[in-house]
Amino acid sequence: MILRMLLFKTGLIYTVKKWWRCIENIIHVQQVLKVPEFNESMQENQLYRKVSLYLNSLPTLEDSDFTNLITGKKPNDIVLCLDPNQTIDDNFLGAKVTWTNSKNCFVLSLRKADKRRILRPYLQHIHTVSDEIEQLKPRDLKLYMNIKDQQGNGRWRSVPFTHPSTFDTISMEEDLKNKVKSDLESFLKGKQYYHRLGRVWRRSFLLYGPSGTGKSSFVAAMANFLSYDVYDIDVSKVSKDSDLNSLLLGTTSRSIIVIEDFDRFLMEKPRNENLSVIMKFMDGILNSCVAEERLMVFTMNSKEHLLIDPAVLRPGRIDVHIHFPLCDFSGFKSLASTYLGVKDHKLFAQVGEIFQTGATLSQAEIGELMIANRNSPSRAIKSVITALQQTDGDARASGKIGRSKKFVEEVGETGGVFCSDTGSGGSGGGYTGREFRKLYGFLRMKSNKVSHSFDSGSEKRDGR
Ligand SMILES: Nc1ncnc2c1ncn2[C@@H]1O[C@H](COP(=O)(O)OP(=O)(O)OP(=O)(O)O)[C@@H](O)[C@H]1O
Ligand SMILES: [Mg+2]
Repeated sequence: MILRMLLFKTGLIYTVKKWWRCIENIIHVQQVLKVPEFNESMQENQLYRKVSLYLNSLPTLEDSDFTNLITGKKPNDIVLCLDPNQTIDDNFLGAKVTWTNSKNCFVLSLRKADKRRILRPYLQHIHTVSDEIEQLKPRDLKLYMNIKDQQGNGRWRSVPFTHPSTFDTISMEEDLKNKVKSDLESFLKGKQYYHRLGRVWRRSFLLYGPSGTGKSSFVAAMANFLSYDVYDIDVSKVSKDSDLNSLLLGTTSRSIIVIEDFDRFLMEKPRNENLSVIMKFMDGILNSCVAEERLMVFTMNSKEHLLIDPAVLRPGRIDVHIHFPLCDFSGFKSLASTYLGVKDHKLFAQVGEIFQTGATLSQAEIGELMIANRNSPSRAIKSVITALQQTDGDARASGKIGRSKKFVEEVGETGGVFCSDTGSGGSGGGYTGREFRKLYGFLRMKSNKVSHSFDSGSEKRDGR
């Protein structure tokens, strides 16, 4: 008893335990197994993440002589976390195992005599426990971006995904928003259904529309809604097919794979190559991800040039098409409510009338004017009116632009959202994509002038 007290008080117990472990290692033949953080192609090893979750939840971590304390997700949260080089014990089916947190890997050590009996069920146990932990705790979402390593091969680099966009903050037709939400919810529950059809459990979306209408914000809202990680593929950094394949194989389930500005990728290729390149690329994405529970999202400003061959966007390649139009009066009201906290205002009638004439701006442009004048709703609305008036004249002079086209979604798959196209043209409205782009570019130039006059110090739109 006195000896034990002495050992504890003096901290010698730590040294004794270490010696005892060494003696045990000498007496019993040990098997050592490593769980590296990255696999041979430098992709994240998912088992490493699971082991980390599991070990950090072990009660023995609390009882260990030393460990790390770090802040958790909430500001007041403090969580225990294995120190580099720390060793902890675990018991499973009566066998003792030890884990050491080594550099970029966890090292599992167990008696050879126990290996055959416990190793498989033990690893299965780790899977189950870590999955349970993941289900219980709000996931820390990650944003992965592809980079080129020193050898020129693509690999993922991740940062915490903290984009605050949600479906509530996006101004969009309520009906469509609800349809997309229920589409995503039924996707989440759809594993059995997809399997019964003999299909891979995944779904692909095309978000198309002018710049600043909320496509990227929508992807972030989808990720937050589903609690999915985001893999953002920068196609300019993908040099060869094998690169793309290994990147895609390195994605995890419960994730959204996003290819932004897909039309730009298309435009950069020589014209006759477009179709085959794009189809190969899309099929690569769709087929390589045999592992399931993934969404694929393509964004683009216009799908006009893809209409050359409808096969590119056929159901199966793209399941859901969502058009993001420029702002209309109801979009304006919803922005006024979120940005200015104003549900009604005496100037609304005037704004409504201007929208009636065909004037329009992107949600990003209206949002910027509102943010710049957020202390005075009247001034904010007046600034939007002035900006709209400037575009109004141009639009009427061109005679092309009609009221901003409604959000449209089209779908070609069982159980999806159904077509509610309200417009005449494939790329949205009674004007061609090129005319629209030209006009829109002009509108943006105009409105940039306007926004500068109100908010000279404002940041560049969304970092672009
Ligand atoms: N529908 C919308 N509802 C609310 N805010 C919006 C909407 N559209 C754009 N915004 C605001 O404008 C900014 C830019 O939007 P976003 O980046 O999502 O546009 P985008 O359609 O992806 O543009 P681009 O085609 O240039 O990539 C965002 O910060 C967002 O807050
Ligand atoms: Mg975008």
